[in-house]
Amino acid sequence: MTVPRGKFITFEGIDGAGKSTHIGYCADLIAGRGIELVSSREPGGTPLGEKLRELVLHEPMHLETEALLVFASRREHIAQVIEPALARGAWVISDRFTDASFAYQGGGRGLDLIKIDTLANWVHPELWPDLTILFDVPLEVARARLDATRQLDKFEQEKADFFLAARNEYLRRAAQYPERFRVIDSTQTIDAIRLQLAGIVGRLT
Ligand SMILES: Nc1ncnc2c1ncn2[C@@H]1O[C@H](COP(=O)(O)OP(=O)(O)O)[C@@H](O)[C@H]1O
Ligand SMILES: Cc1cn([C@H]2C[C@H](O)[C@@H](COP(=O)(O)OP(=O)(O)O)O2)c(=O)[nH]c1=O
Repeated sequence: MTVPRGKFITFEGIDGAGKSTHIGYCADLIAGRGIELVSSREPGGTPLGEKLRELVLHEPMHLETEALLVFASRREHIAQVIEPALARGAWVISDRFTDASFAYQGGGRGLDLIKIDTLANWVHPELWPDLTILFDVPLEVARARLDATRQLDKFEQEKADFFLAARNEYLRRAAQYPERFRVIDSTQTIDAIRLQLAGIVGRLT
């Protein structure tokens, strides 16, 4: 008997938008339905990917090196984690995927989007998320949330125009692929967002 393929769900948004706050909640919603769930992240998700994440988040490098490293991490993640899980019918949640490369390396750093498209078509010609949840907030809100909480990595220390461009690229992609994206107004309260997420994730079968 062939097992139905699992669903692939990605979470996106600029740093401080509130993504991490809601991933565990969505994971519980899915696992509560008795579905096997794999929760992962990018860059990272595999031992090699986590090493690449350290480099990408903390070492200064050429913007194309950065793009190549996030896709190298992704290649490993797809081969070792995402594809095997989906094939056995498990659902996969990933804290970021290729839309982040468009937003950060493309929008934020200004790397030609055609190059990112080329890498995406090379690394995962067939695989795209079934659902992408984009947490959207104005920059000032994201910045205030970040400053209140943590030690900032290389990206989080970027200036406002970097995040403005990243946010715009996320919103552009959401408009381009409306059947895949759900955009959450992340200025709402955590409870209001949860209610919305329960509807979105509950409808996915
Ligand atoms: N809807 C919200 N209202 C108020 N504070 C929030 C909301 N969502 C997240 N936060 C807070 O903002 C900070 C950053 O959230 P986090 O989920 O870590 O962001 P991200 O993963 O998108 O970078 C955390 O301290 C979190 O508690
Ligand atoms: C997946 C991916 C992430 N990134 C960046 C965006 C984030 O700033 C960073 C990962 O951080 P993030 O996932 O937000 O983790 P944390 O909440 O622990 O800070 O990597 C890229 O620049 N390109 C990519 O393709």
